[in-house]
Amino acid sequence: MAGGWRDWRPFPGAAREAPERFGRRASDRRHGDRRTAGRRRTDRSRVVGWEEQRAQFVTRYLFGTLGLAYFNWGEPVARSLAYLYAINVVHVVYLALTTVYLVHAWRHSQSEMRRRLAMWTDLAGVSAAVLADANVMSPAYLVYLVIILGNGMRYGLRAFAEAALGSFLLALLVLVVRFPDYLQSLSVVSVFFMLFVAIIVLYSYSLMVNIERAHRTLEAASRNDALTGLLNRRGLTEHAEGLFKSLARGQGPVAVLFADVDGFKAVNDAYGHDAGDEVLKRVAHAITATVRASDLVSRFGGDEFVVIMPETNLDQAAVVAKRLQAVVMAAGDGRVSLSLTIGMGVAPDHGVDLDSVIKCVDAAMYEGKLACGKAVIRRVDGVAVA
Ligand SMILES: Nc1nc2c(ncn2[C@@H]2O[C@H](COP(=O)(O)OP(=O)(O)OP(=O)(O)O)[C@@H](O)[C@H]2O)c(=O)[nH]1
Repeated sequence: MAGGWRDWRPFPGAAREAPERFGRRASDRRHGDRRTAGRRRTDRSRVVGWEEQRAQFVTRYLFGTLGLAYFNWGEPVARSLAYLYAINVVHVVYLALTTVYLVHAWRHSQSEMRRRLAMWTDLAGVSAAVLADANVMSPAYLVYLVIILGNGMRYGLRAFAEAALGSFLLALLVLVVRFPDYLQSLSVVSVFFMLFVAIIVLYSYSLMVNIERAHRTLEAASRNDALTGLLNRRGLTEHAEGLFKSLARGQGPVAVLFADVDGFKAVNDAYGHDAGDEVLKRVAHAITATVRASDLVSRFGGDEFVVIMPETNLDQAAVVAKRLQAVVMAAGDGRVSLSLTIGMGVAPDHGVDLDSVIKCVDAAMYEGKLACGKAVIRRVDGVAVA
């Protein structure tokens, strides 16, 4: 093969740019690097399934019951009889609220509001126990640690920080209220105990930062195509979910384009796989640069790209499809000519979910290829777009 891919650049001046510089959603360009599709998803609270939440509820019941046993059995540990009554009431209320949260979690496993309410109920319960305990070294201090670590590991850094801040403030409040008692019975052991707890929290926070970073990287990688930086099939499905739901609420049509690069195998065969990769990146870049900020662009498979355009009818989609063909053609050069065959349709006319519309537009694209070979735009209803 003359020259080989090493000497060949599909586009004059095209550098081997990092995948993430190409082909993000258009909205990512508009809003800057921080708004990659993957990142936006992980900024939300982590999705914690019912099973894991159940384990958290079991722990709550365990600590609630343990607290009751601690204050009522064996030698009295409450500061006075009045405190004993009060802390018993607190325990009963705590267990009742926990049951309400449990039932809610069983019905609606994802609720940020409930998660936070339950966490603050935990913190308030523990603080009441520390306040009622005659011992300065109340074992309830360790429960603060469990709340901080439990929330942080399950729900991420934000939950960790909120639980840590809440623990610190409430523990400080208890300390202020009981300052004379604490001063009287302050010992070297209790000071070191507090220091150990503080160091464990700080150390866990630094570990959590690393875990969170790795988690975000994995999340982004699982939803984005490594070569082009576009959404992959999974990322597209997740992002399109909301759009297709909005159809049910009577929002405007959602147009879907299925674009296949014509004769792409020949590029690989003639110039090698790396040159083929460059072509795919360039096509991804050209598509992303052409569509609107609100559109979703995905590398669906090898040389196939899917564009989803909210609030777009067939006529408007045809305009975009023609523009895409033009920019991709312009991205070719003397040695490699590039073109797209595009199948297009709209939801809800050609399906009410992403899978069914994609099946239709994929078939339209395929029929277009069969009929014309290349560079054709075909609607799901068989009409060729001139
Ligand atoms: N360089 C490169 N090639 C890929 C990648 N993924 C898939 N391919 C290749 O893309 C080619 C797609 O081939 P075909 O589906 O026949 O597409 P085509 O040659 O464009 O043929 P038509 O679609 O009929 O025009 C295959 O040779 C795959 O090996 C990739 O990530 N990089």
